[in-house]
Amino acid sequence: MSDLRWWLSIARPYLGYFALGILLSVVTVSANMALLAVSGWFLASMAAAGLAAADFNYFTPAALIRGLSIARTGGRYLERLVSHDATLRLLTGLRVWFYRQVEPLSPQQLQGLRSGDLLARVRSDIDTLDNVYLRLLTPAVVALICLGGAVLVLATYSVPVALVNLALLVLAGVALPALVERLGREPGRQGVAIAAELKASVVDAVEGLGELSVFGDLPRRRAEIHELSRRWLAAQARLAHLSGLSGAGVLLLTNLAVLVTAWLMVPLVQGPGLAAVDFAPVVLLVMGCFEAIAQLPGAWQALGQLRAATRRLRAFETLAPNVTDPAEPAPPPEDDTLCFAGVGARHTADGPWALTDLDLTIAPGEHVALVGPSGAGKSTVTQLLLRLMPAERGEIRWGGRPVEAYRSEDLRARLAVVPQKIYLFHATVRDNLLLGNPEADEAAMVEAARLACLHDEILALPEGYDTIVGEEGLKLSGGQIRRLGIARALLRDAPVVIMDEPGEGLDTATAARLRANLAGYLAGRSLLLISHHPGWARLAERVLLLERGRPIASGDHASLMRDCATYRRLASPGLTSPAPLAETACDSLPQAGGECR
Ligand SMILES: Nc1ncnc2c1ncn2[C@@H]1O[C@H](COP(=O)(O)OP(=O)(O)OP(=O)(O)O)[C@@H](O)[C@H]1O
Repeated sequence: MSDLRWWLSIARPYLGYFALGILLSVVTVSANMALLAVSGWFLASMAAAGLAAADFNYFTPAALIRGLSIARTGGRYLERLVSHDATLRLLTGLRVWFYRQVEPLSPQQLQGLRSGDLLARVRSDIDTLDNVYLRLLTPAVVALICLGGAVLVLATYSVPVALVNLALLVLAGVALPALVERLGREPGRQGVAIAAELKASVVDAVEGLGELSVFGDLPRRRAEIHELSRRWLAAQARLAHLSGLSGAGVLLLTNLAVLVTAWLMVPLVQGPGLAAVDFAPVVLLVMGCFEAIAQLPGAWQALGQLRAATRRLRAFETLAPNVTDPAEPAPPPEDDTLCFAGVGARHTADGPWALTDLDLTIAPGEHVALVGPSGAGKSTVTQLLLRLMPAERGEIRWGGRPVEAYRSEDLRARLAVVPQKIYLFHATVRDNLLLGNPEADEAAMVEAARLACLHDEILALPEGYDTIVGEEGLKLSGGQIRRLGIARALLRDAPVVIMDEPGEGLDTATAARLRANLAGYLAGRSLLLISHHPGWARLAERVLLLERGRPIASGDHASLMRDCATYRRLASPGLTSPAPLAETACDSLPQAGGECR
């Protein structure tokens, strides 16, 4: 019930449309039932008049029958029009609700969900909820109103006939579907869960097709997907079986109702109370009633699916965004001094610390490199600055204020980021570049590509800047993807630049050309360079060495090469320190300590 209430709260703006749709449905179903009854009465009366050679005014009932036929057809047409319109509006409402839940969540919070699962929630779960109106609410309300009316009409002929039919209608429309729903709950729940898993597995396998083929894991994956499909089909088959049984049960009860009604009516029409012509309309009205409940079993089944889909979607309500904007944000910073004071951060609430005791100040225009082995916590610093995760300990200040004082969007607008993993959209080179700055003109875009040493290679592509790069940049080399990511960031023209492993996948000559170009571009901008290779650290005036989430030394590249064995090892992997250089304990070296001023 609480699920239905939640659904109603989302559907509130469209309830007027739903009410109109239901009203039109009531008109259609009542017209259909009345048409059956009046036609029965009309035929019986005509036959009786013919047998008795009596006069009979057939104009009025004929007009009534025509009127009811028009009401049924017109009502059905208008009902479809209104309910489809209402359904599409509701779909919009549900999608907007879902995006509102997902949008503030950070990538970390969503990473527990596989992309296929997220897709399943956006598509099938929302579509299931979208069906609530057509498959659940409308049949239930229409049955309640129309059948209530029909039973009252039956009672005017015979109370026992009305009561017997009421009991049989409750059996066919409520008890039987409720039983079927109960029996179908488990396969229904399994069906929704397996369908989501199947979608996620297929998306996963298609995305990793290359790896699966190379490592020969394709047959195992295929078998897994096959098994999931088999289980999904088995769940569907069980549901179909139940639905078939329920259909048969309703049909059986319909025939029983007709038989019992006929059996009860025969003595009544032979007596003084009712005329013989009353027999046909009553029996036909009973048939009409059972026709009207035909959709109720489906409504009960929809109830089970609604529960499962609602639970999966509402799971997002409990995920509070890990970074929220203040109610009264400070204006965007004018000074780009960045300061980390005693910062500690974790990616999950109970996980290990990715960063501890980070003290670092970057003055506007200063270039600082974070160097450290894999897993040292370098990329975590970027995520903190991008406000994708909060600092659990210490404080991060930007322009003298804690970052929590600003809107995340305002801070991100001052950042150009080359992330460690560059995502390219299945779009043209131009579109992917302009993501950095959609307002940029052609000249600025070409200049950014030149600075990233990519312009000539783009021109060599079949359609130059208009070449589609393929999914995740499939048609480009790893080094080209990286430089496209760099060009995209340069195009942003932001005062603070973060580059995470900009040299990854580049040959020595290209990397040297790129470094030379970047040196010019970066003059006057702040730079936070992240690399586990000190070669790139030459771009920075100051280097901070991180190990296991802790800063262990700072200085310029040359002094660290001279004094810090850990740094030397990173600079020349595979080489042990030459004998004359002592294994200096790096954490005894000067560090960038202190508080934010
Ligand atoms: N999304 C995440 N969820 C949980 N733990 C994470 C997540 N991202 C990183 N970590 C953990 O946080 C620690 C620091 O990771 P981080 O990516 O900052 O290291 P890094 O120095 O950038 O490494 P690399 O050079 O390999 O990119 C690691 O122990 C890592 O396992």
